[in-house]
Amino acid sequence: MADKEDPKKGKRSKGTSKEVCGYPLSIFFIVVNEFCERFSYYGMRAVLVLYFKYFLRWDDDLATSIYHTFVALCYLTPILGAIVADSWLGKFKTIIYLSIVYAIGQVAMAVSAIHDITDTDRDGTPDNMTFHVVLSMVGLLLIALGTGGIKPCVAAFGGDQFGDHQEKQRRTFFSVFYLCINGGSLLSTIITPILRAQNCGIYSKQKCYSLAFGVPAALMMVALVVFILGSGMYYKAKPQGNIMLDVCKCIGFAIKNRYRHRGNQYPKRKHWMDWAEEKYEKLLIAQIKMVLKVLFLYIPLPMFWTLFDQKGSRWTLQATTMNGDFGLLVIQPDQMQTVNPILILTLVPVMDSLIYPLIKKCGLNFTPLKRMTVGMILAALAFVCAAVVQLQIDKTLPVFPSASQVQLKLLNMGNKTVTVQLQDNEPAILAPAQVSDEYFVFDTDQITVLATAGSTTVHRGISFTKGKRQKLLLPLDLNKEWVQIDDLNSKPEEGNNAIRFVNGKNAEVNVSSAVANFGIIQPFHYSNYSLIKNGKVTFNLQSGSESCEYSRDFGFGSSFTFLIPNNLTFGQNCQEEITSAEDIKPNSVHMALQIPQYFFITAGEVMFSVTGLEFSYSQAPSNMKAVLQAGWLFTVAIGNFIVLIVAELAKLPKQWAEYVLFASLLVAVCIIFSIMAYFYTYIDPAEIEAQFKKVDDDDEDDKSKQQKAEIEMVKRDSVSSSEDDEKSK
Ligand SMILES: N[C@@H](Cc1ccc(O)cc1)C(=O)NCC(=O)O
Repeated sequence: MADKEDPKKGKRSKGTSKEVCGYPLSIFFIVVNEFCERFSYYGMRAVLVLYFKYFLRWDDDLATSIYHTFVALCYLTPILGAIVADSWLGKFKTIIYLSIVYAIGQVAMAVSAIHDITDTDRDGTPDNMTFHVVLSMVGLLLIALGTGGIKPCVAAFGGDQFGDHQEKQRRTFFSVFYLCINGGSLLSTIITPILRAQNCGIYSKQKCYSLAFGVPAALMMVALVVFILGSGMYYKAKPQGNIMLDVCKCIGFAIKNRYRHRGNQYPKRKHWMDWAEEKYEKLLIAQIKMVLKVLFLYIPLPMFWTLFDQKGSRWTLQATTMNGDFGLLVIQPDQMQTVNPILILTLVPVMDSLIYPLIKKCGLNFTPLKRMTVGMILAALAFVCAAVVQLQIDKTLPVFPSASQVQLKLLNMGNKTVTVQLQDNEPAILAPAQVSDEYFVFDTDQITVLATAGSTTVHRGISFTKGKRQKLLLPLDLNKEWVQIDDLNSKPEEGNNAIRFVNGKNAEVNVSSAVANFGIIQPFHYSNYSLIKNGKVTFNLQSGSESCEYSRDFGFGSSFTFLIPNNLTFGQNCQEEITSAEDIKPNSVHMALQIPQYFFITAGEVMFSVTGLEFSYSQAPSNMKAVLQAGWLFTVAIGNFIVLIVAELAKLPKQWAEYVLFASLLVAVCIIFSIMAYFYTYIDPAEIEAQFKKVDDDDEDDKSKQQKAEIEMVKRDSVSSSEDDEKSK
């Protein structure tokens, strides 16, 4: 396919693409491609950790580190894609080839999640886990190569479709491009978790990860087909040889040459890159200067991503300690993240059509670098909001025992009132089937207990484990064994509720529900904890031929111990008879309080990221557009590494303090960035390149004129000498 280049200097045609409202039609295919690709990427990512945990059966730590390694890899591979595109294959072919790699990776993931492939004993679990692990790791590597590789090319390829006179349209294109990213990711993060929750399988039905990965794989194929369909309309800039190698060699030569001529006797040059002039073209040197100027400006940028990418980790963890009941809708902690793309979809049009024009009308020159600075400040503000919310949450969180403390609750399983004196505390009076309201706190692990029920008094010294919350179950007959059980020492994860039953009856009781099965509980024993989601749950209690029901509404993040009393009558329902001990209170701070922090971080993202994407394109020389896009994405990868380093080094005991630390770091970096931005002069790479080309052309013209003159002279000389010869003859 031939590249279409306008012979008129500086202006470029848009291939054979028709224009619609001043926009090349070809960009329609590019934005649809981006929509499908981001659907594919975010849809797969949304269920990845759960796939590691529940399908591959990895523990939390392994699942989390492989997940973050994968994400980091996705932002490191853009460099590879950009080099291949700018110096070898061109953006068009690079996008096609890497999209194929990407789609193969997605298919590999979908196949790796089919449990039936290795489920030889048909019990619903894979029998050859190595097969599934290897295939999914190969799949993820291919996806990281594909998604990262095409990422800088697609944005730059879209920018290429606009002529130099269409700067305004190109800016709008980058906004629409960002909208498509978020439209695709919003839809997929809603849809793939629903697909995952379905049951599917040939021999046995299991959670349908293969469908949750299969749909993103299909969308990636659609993305590829759509991109190919636009093929005849694209403007395809030619790759210009191994430009990266030339750049490295040129920089290396400039440094060496500068070092060789370091004495005072050598006149200074305007820029250190000018020391390459002896060997390299002025055009290449000018292009390298443009790139270095922008890359230098990128140095502080990773700090923005450090804060931004904590939405998915710290903020989701924060949401697990909050109440997600929105009345008609109950939001799970990880679903709060969808607030980001939803806000993007509203904020980008508002900014583009209202805020920016309004600022312009006020006579303010809101340059791209100023927008990015404001974006950083907004992100810092978001973290201040997160810190304030955290302080509210901390007030409601239970105080768990320190390493040297013991916390103890008493539970009376008998049918008489018991008076219990723990160490020197005031005596606690427990009616039958009653649990003490609060935990008693001790700084020792040896506690003396004096218990009296009726005429029986028992005095015991009991050892407890320091650093733990425990319950002491007082039996029907105080002279019998006193059971000690461990309570939870932390909030249940992901906003779940941890529930267990203690059987105070003389007979076995079977406790079951639609969401959890507690099994048969022996007399005066207890069940394990079961994690259940928020909402109403009805428990069925059965002992012999008798049964009854007990219903309870659960919020988020609570822990309860339910006591089946000794004298339970098993009427129609046991609603009034079951005793409950609220060991950990449900989350009371509402998730809606996270909306301001999401608003600020997303407004910051629109100002910083959408602008930065366009800035990286507009300030890059024509042959290094994709390379600068990759440089931009590289700042995201560095930002992610900083999260790990700062969190590890700072190790602040309070989460709110960590949020404030990150906000302060970003403000400090923002000040440095604004100083750097102040000294940055915007350039028009096409204009600069055209000037150099003109100088070269003029040189060429001069050279060819000179050559022609010389040839003429030689001709004339030879003619005159032959005339002389003739004459002399
Ligand atoms: N706003 C993000 C996309 C996003 C979507 C859903 C989430 O849960 C988190 C983030 C964005 O636009 N990122 C840029 C990109 O190229 O992906």
